[in-house]
Amino acid sequence: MTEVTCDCIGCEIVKIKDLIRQTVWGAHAHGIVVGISGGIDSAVACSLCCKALGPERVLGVNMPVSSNDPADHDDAEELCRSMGVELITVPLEEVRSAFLAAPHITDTPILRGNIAARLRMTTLYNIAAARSLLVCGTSNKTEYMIGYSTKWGDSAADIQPLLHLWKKDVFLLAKELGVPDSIISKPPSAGFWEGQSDEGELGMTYAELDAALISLERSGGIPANPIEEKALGFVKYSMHKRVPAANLLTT
Ligand SMILES: Nc1ncnc2c1ncn2[C@@H]1O[C@H](COP(=O)(O)OP(=O)(O)OC[C@H]2O[C@@H]([n+]3cccc(C(=O)O)c3)[C@H](O)[C@@H]2O)[C@@H](O)[C@H]1O
Ligand SMILES: Nc1ncnc2c1ncn2[C@@H]1O[C@H](COP(=O)(O)OP(=O)(O)OP(=O)(O)O)[C@@H](O)[C@H]1O
Ligand SMILES: [Mg+2]
Repeated sequence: MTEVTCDCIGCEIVKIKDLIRQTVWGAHAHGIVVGISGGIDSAVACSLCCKALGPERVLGVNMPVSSNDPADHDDAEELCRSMGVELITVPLEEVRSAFLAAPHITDTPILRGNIAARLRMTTLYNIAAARSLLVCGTSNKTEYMIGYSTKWGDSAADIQPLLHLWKKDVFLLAKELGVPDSIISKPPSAGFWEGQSDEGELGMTYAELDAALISLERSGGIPANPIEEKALGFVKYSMHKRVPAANLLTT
């Protein structure tokens, strides 16, 4: 392990690269596979994997469904081209439609999105098994703390190099790592439906959410204003996403 005591951005990058290298080495894996959406979290995760392992040991996978903006695919291609990473595209709309046609389904935009997220997870694990790779998660601390992810979908991975970072820190890293501006400047979106934005769905900006969560962490969970109250509600409601499934051994 590299000795790093400083919390500057350069040292942060060194620490994350160490984590990636050690995890891949410890697993006797050849490298890492990352779902590349065209958004900022996957761009930063992919860039850090490249810096840790070299681009030839990183595989990007874009997995579009009908609600995704085609510009996101272009951004995914541009990102991987600029980093020298192989990008493969696995369209998932057809297989998602098959799930939606199955009996006992209530078709809602959230369910459609969650099916897509779980199909992406399945696809990444299939590719990882075929090529001896580990699956890289892209979750950050902000979305982890409020449960803003699909349980066993995009939240499922072998390594989570960004999980300790607030969303604002992901933006700082993106700039430092040279992620293209088109990716940094677009509104974060899960792509569950056309025009969806995270901030629109959550009813607050990431700046507000980060500030609220940091304040709650410092105060031991005592909300000081309505935004913190709302954020605390998200944290409490999503507890089940941060703990193992209920079982008799832990009750
Ligand atoms: N108390 C509890 N104890 C144990 N399990 C509990 C539970 N409450 C619900 N559950 C289980 O959890 C399920 C609900 O969780 P889940 O299936 O995840 O679904 P849910 O949390 O309803 O929806 C996912 C949310 O995450 C957002 N998201 C997803 C993926 C990516 C991104 C992004 O930013 O890119 C955002 C999405 O926009 C949506 O708001 C329930 O159907 C139930 O099975
Ligand atoms: N169309 C897609 N193709 C490949 N991977 C995807 C796709 N959509 C989502 N993912 C995966 O799911 C992860 C979670 O999505 P999320 O929207 O939170 O992150 P992001 O798109 O990378 O960043 P943001 O939307 O915040 O700019 C992505 O980082 C990516 O790994
Ligand atoms: Mg996104």
